Amino acid sequence: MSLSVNIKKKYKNFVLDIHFNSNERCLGILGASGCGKSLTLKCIAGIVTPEEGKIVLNGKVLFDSKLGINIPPQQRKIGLLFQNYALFPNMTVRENIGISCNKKNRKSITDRLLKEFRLNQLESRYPGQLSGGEQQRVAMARILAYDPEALLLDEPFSALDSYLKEELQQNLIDFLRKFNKDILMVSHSRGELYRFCDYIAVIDHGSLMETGNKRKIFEDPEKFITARLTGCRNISRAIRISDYEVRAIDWSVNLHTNKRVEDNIRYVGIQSCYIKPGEQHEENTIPINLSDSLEGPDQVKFVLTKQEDANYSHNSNLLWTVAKQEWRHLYQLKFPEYIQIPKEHILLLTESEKRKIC
Ligand SMILES: Nc1ncnc2c1ncn2[C@@H]1O[C@H](COP(=O)(O)OP(=O)(O)OP(=O)(O)O)[C@@H](O)[C@H]1O
Repeated sequence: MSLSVNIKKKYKNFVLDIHFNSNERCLGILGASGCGKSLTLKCIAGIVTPEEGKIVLNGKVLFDSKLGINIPPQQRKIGLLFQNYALFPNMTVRENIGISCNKKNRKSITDRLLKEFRLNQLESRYPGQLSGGEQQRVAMARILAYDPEALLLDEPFSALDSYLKEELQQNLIDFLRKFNKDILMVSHSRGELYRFCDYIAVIDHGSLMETGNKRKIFEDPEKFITARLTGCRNISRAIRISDYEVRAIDWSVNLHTNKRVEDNIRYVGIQSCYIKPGEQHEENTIPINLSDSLEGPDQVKFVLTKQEDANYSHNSNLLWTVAKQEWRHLYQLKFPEYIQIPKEHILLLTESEKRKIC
């Protein structure tokens, strides 16, 4: 998919001012609730008209405020899958799918999609008589019935309970691969986006923050907000000490780094799974007390406070995640007095706006 978006849309309390280009098969947009994800999709689909800007999909100009181009939604060849699937409640599964096809081919296309989405047995049912996963399959089949060039998926799994999610995610991935469509998907779930997409754009308060390959975005984010949205729980305010040393203010420790510390650094972060037990003499160690532990089926999460932390604050807490197996062998009997923050996993984060860690 070649997609170029450069648009502005203003509401009383919100401004979407976003620009990005993508040549990826599957692009994900990650952002917190209310940051403008759905609005971006609606502008691309043509349901919402931006005040200014340009949208080009696969070489075709869909919107250009300067040239007065605004292709109607039904001519954009875009399939938009809404969060709630938006099926017609008074139509059967067959009718819901068939409504998107032209009359001439309606029967043959609907028959094919009913079969491909394993909906044959359900074709006479109404949406209210279907499970969440079945509704999702009907919605996908309905979109594909009019052969769109690109699919826009808006939180496609938000209506499903977590038990079903994993299986349905895999099903949808398989279906989408089979149909070979370009996809733009938005979600506030980092796991979902990681599973589906190769490339991720992070947005916050209506603006693009960072884009990159999903591994880069998750393993080595550059911005505070990206680190937060990709699940980094340990973030401290920071100041540069030298080229390869930074002070983590909230953890009261100087950390040596592998990467060069730039002047614009504002925070340092460490993913909870990369923390290690440490020894006093090692570099990048912090003396800690165990304040709480949260045991899950495969992992244990330890909430750590710094020893003798006179300025005890919530921000100085660290979360350490350890695989259950490792915990049983190593820490169940004697908990370490120090943790180590490995150089190679330290995130050096910038932030354009002032943001409070909460
Ligand atoms: N028609 C509208 N009138 C006024 N404000 C709007 C309108 N549509 C959206 N907004 C505002 O734009 C902002 C972004 O909305 P959007 O639906 O894109 O959020 P989102 O990132 O998809 O959030 P969520 O994950 O909760 O669905 C929100 O603050 C919302 O209130």
